[in-house]
Amino acid sequence: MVVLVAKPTIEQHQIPLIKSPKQSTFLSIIPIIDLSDPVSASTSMVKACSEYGFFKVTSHGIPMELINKLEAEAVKFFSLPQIEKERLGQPNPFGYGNKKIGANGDVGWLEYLLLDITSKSKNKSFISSFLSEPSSTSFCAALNEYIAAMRRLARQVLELLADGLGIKQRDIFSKLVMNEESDSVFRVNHYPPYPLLQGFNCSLTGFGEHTDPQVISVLRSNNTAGLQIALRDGSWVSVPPDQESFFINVGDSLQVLTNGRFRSVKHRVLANGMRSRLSMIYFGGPAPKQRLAPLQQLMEEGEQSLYKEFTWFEYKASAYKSRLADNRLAQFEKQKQLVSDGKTLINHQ
Ligand SMILES: C=C1C[C@]23C[C@@]1(O)CC[C@H]2[C@@]12CC[C@H](O)[C@@](C)(C(=O)O1)[C@H]2[C@@H]3C(=O)O
Ligand SMILES: O=C(O)CCC(=O)C(=O)O
Ligand SMILES: [Fe+2]
Repeated sequence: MVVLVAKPTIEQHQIPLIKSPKQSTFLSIIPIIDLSDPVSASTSMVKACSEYGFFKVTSHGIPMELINKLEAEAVKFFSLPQIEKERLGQPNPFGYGNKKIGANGDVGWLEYLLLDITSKSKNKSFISSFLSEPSSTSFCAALNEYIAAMRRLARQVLELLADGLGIKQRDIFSKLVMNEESDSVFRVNHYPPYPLLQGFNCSLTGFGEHTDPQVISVLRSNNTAGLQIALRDGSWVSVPPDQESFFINVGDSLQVLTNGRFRSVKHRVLANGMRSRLSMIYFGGPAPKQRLAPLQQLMEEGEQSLYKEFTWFEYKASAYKSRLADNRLAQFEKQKQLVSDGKTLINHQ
């Protein structure tokens, strides 16, 4: 007899539930990198990217005033009546979205704004229609200032990573996201509280498990917990929130550029039972025509690329057809060669 076990969901929206045993206070394993000491920062960052693909940065020099200004504008936006937010239309993928993530059936307990921040982008319809309204001038100003700061922080982190890897050309990674054609995205997520599951050992999915496709993501949230990262053994670790710091995720593209030395971190968000979570994330992506392949400077003698050649345009087109939890890099991986006594036995390509 075949027994089909359906994934538990909350009926109304089909949002999956996640088992979440109550966690007692624990010592966090999340690496903390202090940017005021660049030499030690570059070494510890490389270690963190290899082990977890994730770390927290402190002493980043971004004024709290700038962060708080954008957070306050975002809170104001999400507090608008639902009908007004929905008047902005369906996300395409940019714009205002509610519960639906992407176009392929993923759902979560959140609402969000997804913005195309590519300098050269022609697809700015949402930003221009909404953000050019006089009532949104202060939101738009806060966004521009904050995004500029995120670009600088991403550049600093990527240059330190090149230093830590011993690459002479410091801008080898950063130029990919600083280029005026770089395909970067900015996202503000609002996860309302979901009190109905309090006392049960499960939570409602806020943002389902996934890796970020770009090079690097810079995340900041308010003090509400919910973000978790997956370790190599598949176990999930909660990230203690810290509203004064930034969290860095290695994206799929950086995993490819480093031929797997850095790990694109799997992460997810659980809805909180008591409080709203607000997060703002800058995703630094390459230009569409950028070829993604392991850097020659990193390859050791005889080392083979783990990936077939592709451009960001090709990767993104395929990523946007996938579901959140899919392994998007799998179809770009080369089959492993089996070597015995120096002779290649199998080479599936
Ligand atoms: C289900 C999806 C949403 C997503 C596009 C995708 O088809 C697969 C990747 C998803 C993701 C995750 C990181 C970012 O939040 C995001 C903007 C991105 O670039 O890739 C989202 C996409 C989205 O929400 O449209
Ligand atoms: O909201 C968060 O804290 C993380 C969301 C996320 O991973 C994403 O938007 O890609
Ligand atoms: Fe993400």
